[in-house]
Amino acid sequence: MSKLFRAVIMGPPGSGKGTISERIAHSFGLKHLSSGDFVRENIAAKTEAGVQAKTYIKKGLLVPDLVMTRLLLPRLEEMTKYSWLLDGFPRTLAQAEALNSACDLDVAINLNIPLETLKERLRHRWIHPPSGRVYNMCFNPPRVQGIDDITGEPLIQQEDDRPEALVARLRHYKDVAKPVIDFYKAKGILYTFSDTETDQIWPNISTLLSTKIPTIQSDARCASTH
Ligand SMILES: Nc1ncnc2c1ncn2[C@@H]1O[C@H](COP(=O)(O)OP(=O)(O)OP(=O)(O)O)[C@@H](O)[C@H]1O
Ligand SMILES: Nc1nc2c(ncn2[C@@H]2O[C@H](COP(=O)(O)OP(=O)(O)O)[C@@H](O)[C@H]2O)c(=O)[nH]1
Repeated sequence: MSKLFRAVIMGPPGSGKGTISERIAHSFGLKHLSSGDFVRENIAAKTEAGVQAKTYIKKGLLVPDLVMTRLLLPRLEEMTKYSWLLDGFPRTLAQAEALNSACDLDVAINLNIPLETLKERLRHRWIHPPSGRVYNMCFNPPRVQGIDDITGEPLIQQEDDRPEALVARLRHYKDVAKPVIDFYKAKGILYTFSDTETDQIWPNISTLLSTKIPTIQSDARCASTH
């Protein structure tokens, strides 16, 4: 059976997971799977998991592990033919263990960004909720201020991106992410990138993935000819 590339990207809110995932998907032709997008799709489609998830999100809480894995793992099963990068999942050790039972990962990317940088970025983050598109008024502004480039619809700022909510979110992130980071470290697949700028981190991630992905895809080509 051909070997496909499987990676996860982790980091606190505002660390650049979405931004870097888009670059990886674009440069390496992987599918970018965002847990936040899956949650929003399920809420819009009013699936059972979506209805449950909504009650937590409305309160600004994480979706419980069982609801989250029920929502996400079937989507991964639809992706067995593709190489993918998963963004926003796992966030807890229970999620990491559930993912580990479903598939073998090649790489776990961990973004380590200083707190002051995160606060500054999220202060300027604007999103288009229906699509999940993300802007930053300094780093990647929309063409027209406050308006989504593609649909022309208004952009919003999320309540929990405000500085007061952020400190608590970051503290919570650290507590739940630590065991996940240790889990991937023990497996020997953890790669941590530390900097204040995505543009500084990106070449290092790109170099790492160039060493991993061609090998895997050429194995896949060999396998598929037999
Ligand atoms: N792996 C997960 N476990 C639990 N809840 C999740 C998970 N992924 C997404 N969610 C829920 O969906 C919401 C939206 O997720 P999304 O990743 O888009 O945004 P976010 O929490 O603002 O993340 P970030 O600020 O890191 O981009 C989250 O706030 C959370 O309630
Ligand atoms: N100033 C600045 N903003 C960035 C940089 N990288 C990403 N951003 C912005 O910071 C915010 C958070 O990035 P995002 O990719 O949404 O992070 P995520 O929460 O980890 O998915 C967004 O508004 C991005 O446009 C960077 O290097 N510098």
